[in-house]
Amino acid sequence: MADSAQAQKLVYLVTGGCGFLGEHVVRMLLQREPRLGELRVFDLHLGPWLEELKTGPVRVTAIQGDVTQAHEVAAAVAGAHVVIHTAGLVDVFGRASPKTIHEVNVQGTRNVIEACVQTGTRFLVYTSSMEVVGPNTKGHPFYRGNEDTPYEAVHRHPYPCSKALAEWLVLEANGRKVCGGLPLVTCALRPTGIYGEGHQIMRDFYRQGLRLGGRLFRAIPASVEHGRVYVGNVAWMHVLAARELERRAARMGGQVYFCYDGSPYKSYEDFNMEFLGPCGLRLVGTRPLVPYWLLVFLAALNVLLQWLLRPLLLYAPLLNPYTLAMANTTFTVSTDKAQRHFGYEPLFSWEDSRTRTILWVQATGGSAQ
Ligand SMILES: NC(=O)c1ccc[n+]([C@@H]2O[C@H](COP(=O)([O-])OP(=O)(O)OC[C@H]3O[C@@H](n4cnc5c(N)ncnc54)[C@H](O)[C@@H]3O)[C@@H](O)[C@H]2O)c1
Ligand SMILES: CC(C)[C@@H](O)CC[C@@H](C)[C@H]1CC[C@H]2[C@@H]3[C@H](O)C=C4C[C@@H](O)CC[C@]4(C)[C@H]3CC[C@]12C
Repeated sequence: MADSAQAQKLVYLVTGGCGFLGEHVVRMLLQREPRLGELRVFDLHLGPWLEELKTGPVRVTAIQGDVTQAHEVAAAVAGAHVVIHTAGLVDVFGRASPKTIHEVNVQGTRNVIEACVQTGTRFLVYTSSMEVVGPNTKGHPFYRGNEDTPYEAVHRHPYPCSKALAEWLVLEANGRKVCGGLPLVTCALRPTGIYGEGHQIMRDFYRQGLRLGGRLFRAIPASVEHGRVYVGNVAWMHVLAARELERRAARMGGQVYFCYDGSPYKSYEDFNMEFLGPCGLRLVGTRPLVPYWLLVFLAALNVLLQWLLRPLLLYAPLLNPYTLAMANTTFTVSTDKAQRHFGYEPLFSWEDSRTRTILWVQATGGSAQ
């Protein structure tokens, strides 16, 4: 992708480009990647908002496709200079089968890698996850750790298992020769819990609070810190990593980077209240109102109900043994590796991230969109 006298116009492909993170990556590329000539947005479900992007100077190509279909991926990748692979099945609520999660997250990633090799695309940024590390099945806390912090990353749940394997595939592919003989350069970005405009779980909590008369009830101790990062900063890190991957290939190739910004360390529920409080909700209780053993019982009951009801309907509440364990296990990062390796600095301050998220929650008003 070496710059020529006339700045070369590049072709980027964003898989999952219509998702929560993907849409922010698409918009960030259009705003902040001057070398962009064509932006291909590949997704199983294309958003209607894509049409509004087609009036600008950059050619925006919407591609409806499935990452589990190798030929569809190869067709989308062919001719691209950079692939940002965010497409994934983000399911910790039992909505999809373990097989489907694996097919999308692992086989889909294999298909992206092989498409890069076969068609000669040299730069691949993968959206991994904090869950590749933890929390592990033993509930070990990860307190303000970094990419080099020792931690026993053992998982049983299909989602973290799929993300860990997909990340390994991406990093393992770094250095493979692509069509044309040059090496593939890959890196993986590990967001912690992403929040911001379009975060459906935040919207679900808001709607739940509205249903409960403006109240949410504390279920998790305030002392349990959960890492969160603003979606705009995650998108910016993807754009910057994709830009710097060529120039800093020796340093960045095969590396993982936690996504981080100035968002405060708080419990999952207290952090959500930074946005839901200004929207009129109140978190009842300074400590959990329900004993932990009862939460464990209710989580297990939800699994039973999900299984019993599956022939009739999809029952997938937020509370299950996995989400309870996650919410109850400290997992926060403190790192500057992305800054040291490719000059990343958060684009949005905590105050700006908070304001943007509050405005979004207020605008959606708990509505469906
Ligand atoms: N949301 C978070 O807190 C978080 C944190 C860390 C990492 N991540 C990762 O970020 C990525 C995006 O997550 P998100 O929160 O935006 O989820 P999302 O569900 O909003 O977006 C995922 C996108 O991928 C698309 N997709 C799913 N299956 C596909 C398939 N078979 N073919 C093509 N497209 C497909 C979906 O249609 C969707 O647009 C995922 O890889 C996820 O693991 C998310
Ligand atoms: C019902 C209560 C116990 C409530 O507090 C449960 C909260 C629970 C739904 C969330 C707690 C932690 C969240 C996860 C975390 O932010 C990181 C994630 C990694 C990312 O790759 C996908 C999303 C998620 C798994 C995220 C999902 C919601 C929580 C489990």
